[in-house]
Amino acid sequence: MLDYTIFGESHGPAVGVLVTGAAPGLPVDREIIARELERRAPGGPLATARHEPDRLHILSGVYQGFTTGDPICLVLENRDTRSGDYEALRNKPRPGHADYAAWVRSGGHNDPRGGGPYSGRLTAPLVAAGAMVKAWLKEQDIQLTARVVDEPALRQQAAEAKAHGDSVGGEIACTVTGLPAGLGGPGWREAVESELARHLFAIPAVKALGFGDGAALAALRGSQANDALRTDGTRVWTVTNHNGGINGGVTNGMPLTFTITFKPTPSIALPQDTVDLSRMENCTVTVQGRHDPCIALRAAPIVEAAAALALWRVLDPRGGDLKSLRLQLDDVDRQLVGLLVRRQELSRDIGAYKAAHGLPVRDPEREAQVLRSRGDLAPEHRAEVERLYETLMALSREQQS
Ligand SMILES: Cc1cc2nc3c(=O)[nH]c(=O)nc-3n(C[C@H](O)[C@H](O)[C@H](O)COP(=O)(O)O)c2cc1C
Ligand SMILES: C=C(O[C@@H]1CC(C(=O)O)=C[C@@H](OP(=O)(O)O)[C@H]1O)C(=O)O
Repeated sequence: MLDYTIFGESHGPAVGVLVTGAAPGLPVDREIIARELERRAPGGPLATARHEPDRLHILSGVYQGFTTGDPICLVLENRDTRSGDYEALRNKPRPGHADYAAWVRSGGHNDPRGGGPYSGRLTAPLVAAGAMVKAWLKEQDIQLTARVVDEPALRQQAAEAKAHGDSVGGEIACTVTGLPAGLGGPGWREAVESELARHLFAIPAVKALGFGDGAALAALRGSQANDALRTDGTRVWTVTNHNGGINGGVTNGMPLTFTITFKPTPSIALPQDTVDLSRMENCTVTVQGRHDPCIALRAAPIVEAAAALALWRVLDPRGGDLKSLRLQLDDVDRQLVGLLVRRQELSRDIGAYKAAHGLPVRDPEREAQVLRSRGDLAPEHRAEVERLYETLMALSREQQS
């Protein structure tokens, strides 16, 4: 199964990701990855002023544009670090950031520069790996689209907060289309919601996640929250999608939807209470340096990347993409069988007409015309289409005689 490990620190020489378990022969397009890195990169007045070139180094696992099946190592250098900004924060953990938790976890041996491995900088390699996987999903017609919820209003709030040395949170809504129904399972290891949550909660500053109508479902009645089912005789769908395309941990064929909440950026320019860990005394801290006044405004490509990696694991490329393809084939066959039944019914009616008017069952001229015209519908598959229609017409004659 696909797995990945993100490594590096914000002010170390580089950050990167090691992706294992990808099947051989999958395309890796540098331009696609570069575009996604550019989408994630900070820019404009409402983002950190740190600018990294984010030139992708592919150290292993890719040969002549395709995966080899061996571990894929993607690396991005850190060039624009200003570690001096963090001198004043030595021993003074920033409220809301991971400084104190990291200090405890490492017994005081954490790298505090720029938040070390807890920095949003680590989302750059996440996006690089995610871009690669998104392209593989797209080949299966699975598309992920994330957007900032109410972006114009959020931009205004972020600008106002920044002017006061403060920050704001925000939400990202994500929709995934093209997932076949039937993926996942009821247990915690296989539930699609569980898998997505593990990846999405690892994005720094994510504090809430809701599928479908999410937290708003608490205020609805069953009659409002249930998604009524419908069919046209072959396909099944739901009229609404309050459940976000998942029931019982299993995809139901509707778009998978979720909303994810980012908290306000912890590093703000206002004085805040903290503790001087070297003296074990209460004190205040005012954070200087370059910070995002609103993380959510930058988060859409990050959310897409994490969700893509999670979903590729659900599809499980080595055996699992066979499962996904088979589920799609099952769907096509359901439609084919429905159409065959309909065709036989029509042919039975034609048979009744022929009998009533003394016409022969076999009409060679009509059969030749059917073969020709059906072949014309897909000239590149003419031979297959003709073979199929020989059989269909034989079945039809059997029915009429
Ligand atoms: C894209 C991105 C950019 C971020 N930028 C900043 C930042 O400029 N300043 C900051 O203090 N935190 C920033 N963060 C948030 C911290 O990395 C995060 O709050 C911290 O690691 C603590 O983790 P937690 O909030 O998940 O508990 C950013 C996060 C992301 C995803
Ligand atoms: C580097 C990025 O964002 C950084 C995320 C971040 C944090 O604490 O998460 C703090 C800031 O780091 P620094 O103080 O080194 O400038 C941001 O600039 C990035 O998104 O590429």
